Amino acid sequence: MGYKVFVDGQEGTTGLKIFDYISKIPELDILTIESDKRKEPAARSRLLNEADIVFLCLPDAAAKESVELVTNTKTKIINTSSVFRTDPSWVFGLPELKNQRDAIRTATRLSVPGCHATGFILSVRPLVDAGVLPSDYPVSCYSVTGYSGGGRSKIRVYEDAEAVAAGKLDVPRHYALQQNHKHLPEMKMYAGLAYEPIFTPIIANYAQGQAMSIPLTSRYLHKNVTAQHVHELLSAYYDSEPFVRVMPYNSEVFLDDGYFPITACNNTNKLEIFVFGREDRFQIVSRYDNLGKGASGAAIQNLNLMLGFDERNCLE
Ligand SMILES: NC(=O)C1=CN([C@@H]2O[C@H](COP(=O)(O)OP(=O)(O)OC[C@H]3O[C@@H](n4cnc5c(N)ncnc54)[C@H](OP(=O)(O)O)[C@@H]3O)[C@@H](O)[C@H]2O)C=CC1
Ligand SMILES: CC(=O)N[C@@H](CCC(=O)OP(=O)(O)O)C(=O)O
Repeated sequence: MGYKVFVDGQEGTTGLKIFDYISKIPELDILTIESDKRKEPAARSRLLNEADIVFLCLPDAAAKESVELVTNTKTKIINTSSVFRTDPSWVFGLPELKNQRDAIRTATRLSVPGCHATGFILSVRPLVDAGVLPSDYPVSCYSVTGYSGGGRSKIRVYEDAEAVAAGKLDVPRHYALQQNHKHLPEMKMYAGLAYEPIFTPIIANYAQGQAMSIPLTSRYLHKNVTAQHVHELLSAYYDSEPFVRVMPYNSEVFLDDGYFPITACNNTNKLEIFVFGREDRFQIVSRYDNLGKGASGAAIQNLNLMLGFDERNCLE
């Protein structure tokens, strides 16, 4: 008998991708819901309570509702929405954080990190832990993302024939300029910072792939630590990780005629970290697929840990 799995939100962007992954895992029995019943609480409740594991691939309000619909103690929840990420009774599904794997293996309620937050936390947390980045450093960062990060509604807008013909969406667009992006609380909490960073997300006219950049200056780091030292520290921290790789320092080889190729990790669960710049002022840039390590791939990595499978199962 396999594990029963239900994807609530199976027709959405994250849900479809998770569905593709789990279809390849023979130990799982996938429960499905009829398309016209997929928003009906009664039909969802039956499947949510029948399943051993559920993935919530829903907007925040619907995810909250699903959690309330689970009334048994058996069903484990992997939630891709942002509602419970900083709730202490939920485990944060970022296995690369020190000691996090043990918590994930035994989790019954798990939140998958936000896509922007993933690159940010993985870049910053090792520096805070090592006492190199003061927790009150005034961190700022920017992230360039493809439009699939905004789910079906953004995909619809960006692929709308009239909008495409009008050329309105050709250019990159900053958003959350009021410093109100919903990932800020999890970025602060899991990076170990005293304050939320100043964060500028930028959406551009391509489907998927993301890069988070964090500029730093040695002058305000402890012991005036330089770019090369930061690179060494990150390399050591992620040395044995299957999905996070720190790329050679300041290498032109990874640039495409001087430009950064954002989409090179697409359709993988990889996250690559680069340090570019000068010794005294530099930036940490992480590259990944918003639908891979930024959402669905990360959800599967957590599933593997929760079920005692090899963490890389169906992700390589
Ligand atoms: N896309 C990404 O890169 C990432 C997404 N996430 C998060 O994952 C979650 C899902 O996002 P995403 O897949 O992009 O969003 P989508 O909008 O693509 O998919 C959401 C799905 O949920 C369905 N849905 C909406 N309301 C209900 C309801 N009450 N009951 C059942 N189903 C419902 C929608 O149906 P319909 O379209 O018909 O309304 C849709 O199929 C969100 O919380 C998002 O923030 C997290 C990280 C990255
Ligand atoms: C392009 C785009 O709009 N991206 C989304 C982030 C996607 C994500 O990580 O989703 P959560 O909603 O689960 O946090 C945004 O910036 O709000």
